[in-house]
Amino acid sequence: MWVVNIFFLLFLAPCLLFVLRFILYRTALIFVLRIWANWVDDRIHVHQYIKVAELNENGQDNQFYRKVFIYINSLPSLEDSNFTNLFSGKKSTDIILSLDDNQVIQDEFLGARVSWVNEVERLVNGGGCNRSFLLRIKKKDKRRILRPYLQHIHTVSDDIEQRRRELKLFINNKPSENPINGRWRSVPFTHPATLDTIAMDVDLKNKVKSDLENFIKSQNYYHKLGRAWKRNYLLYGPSGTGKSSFIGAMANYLNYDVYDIDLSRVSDLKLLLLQTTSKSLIVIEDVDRLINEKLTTTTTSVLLNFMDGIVNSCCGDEKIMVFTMNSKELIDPVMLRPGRIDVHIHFPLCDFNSFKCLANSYLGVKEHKLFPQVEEIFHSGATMSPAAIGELMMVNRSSPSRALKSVITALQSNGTDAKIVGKGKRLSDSASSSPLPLPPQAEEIGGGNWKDSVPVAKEFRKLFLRLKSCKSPSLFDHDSEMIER
Ligand SMILES: Nc1ncnc2c1ncn2[C@@H]1O[C@H](COP(=O)(O)OP(=O)(O)OP(=O)(O)O)[C@@H](O)[C@H]1O
Ligand SMILES: [Mg+2]
Repeated sequence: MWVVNIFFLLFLAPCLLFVLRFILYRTALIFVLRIWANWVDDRIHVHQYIKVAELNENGQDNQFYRKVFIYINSLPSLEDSNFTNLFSGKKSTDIILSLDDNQVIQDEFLGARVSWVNEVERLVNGGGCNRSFLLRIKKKDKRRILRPYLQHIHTVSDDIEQRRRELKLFINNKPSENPINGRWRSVPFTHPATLDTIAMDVDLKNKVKSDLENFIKSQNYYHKLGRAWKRNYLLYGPSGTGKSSFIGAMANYLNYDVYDIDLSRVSDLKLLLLQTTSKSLIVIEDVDRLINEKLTTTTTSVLLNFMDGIVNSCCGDEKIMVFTMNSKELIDPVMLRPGRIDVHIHFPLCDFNSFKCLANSYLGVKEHKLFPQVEEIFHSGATMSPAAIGELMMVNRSSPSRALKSVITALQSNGTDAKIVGKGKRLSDSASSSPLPLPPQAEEIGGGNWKDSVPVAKEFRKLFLRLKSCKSPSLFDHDSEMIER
């Protein structure tokens, strides 16, 4: 009999606990109990207070106050605060929560509980108010967590600011315009490409993503090695395979500004590079087009020094340099050596997988009865650039069948000619929807009339020209799509 009773109690106890918990939650009693527990906990510990005032003793803005403001208003516990304000964000659909005056918010860090008060002290005469955030921290936790906690606030708020900021596309002015307009002019960067919209091998895309993520997290690692925090990418492949679009996608992925260097407009590359800021992509497109052009020795060595990190280390770091070219064949291995180019990414003409990806984005079609036929044609060796296929799909987008048939016809009839259809543009040609405020000569962007503006020197040509006698080592000719050095 007592065995039955024990079993009955074992069954009853969890049921009662469950019902009790349910009632406590429903009536917010658990919330009240938690407040009491915190109150008791507060009474039995000694606390210290740290004030972060809005203005410093000279009446200037205290930058750390702004960081704390951003940090606090990003905390999930903000929703539990008694009073919060609601504002609309940049987009009309954005809603932003903000802690109300003199309200308290709790936070946890490394197992320690801290709280912040948004203190607002109204001034009696003349209106206005003094604002500050007051951090309350247990004395026993202070030594252990204060420094890392403040560092954490810095990192989180910097991250948030970075994500919120508007990206910019910088293009370099002609030397004659420098004194008036400065070396760079900028427009909002609104390139629509994302890594999701680029048709490329999925594994390769993931590798690039993780390479970029590793890079942005590796400040300490680079500094420990005594290296500038920079990474150089080479994107190579036929025209219209998505190299420029990929740069746009990288910038959007990283939230980096883009500096698109038109070497035909450069007189002093070093000063130009010194005026680039951190968290940026520095782009030099169509490097192979330079082969027959002439640049100064200085330009050459500055470029190589930048790739090596010498110039870069003087002007803030966290920069990614991206070179594009149609083929590596004519490039001197000196330029491509490890340390100068860290990652090589090959952009091939379309295969069946990329085709499916394009069909999905351009036509919204994942499967189609014509796919087996298209696959067969790709397997027979016919191919076209993604730009050419995208163009055909776009003009026929109202009828996916017609679009696929036109791709099939193009592949069958003229696979090779079609490769040149849909020639890609420079990044700056399509990066911003706003028209660039350029003078009439700006038409030359992408046209590359080098002879007009670039001083002559043989060294650059020597450097980029791959002499027949020094063919690239087989590693560089490797057919894999991403080679990391
Ligand atoms: N892999 C791809 N995925 C999605 N769209 C692509 C791809 N390749 C090209 N496109 C489309 O084709 C157009 C041209 O591409 P892009 O300018 O990026 O080519 P590119 O490789 O830079 O060419 P070029 O070497 O001539 O500069 C873009 O509008 C882009 O959307
Ligand atoms: Mg391009």
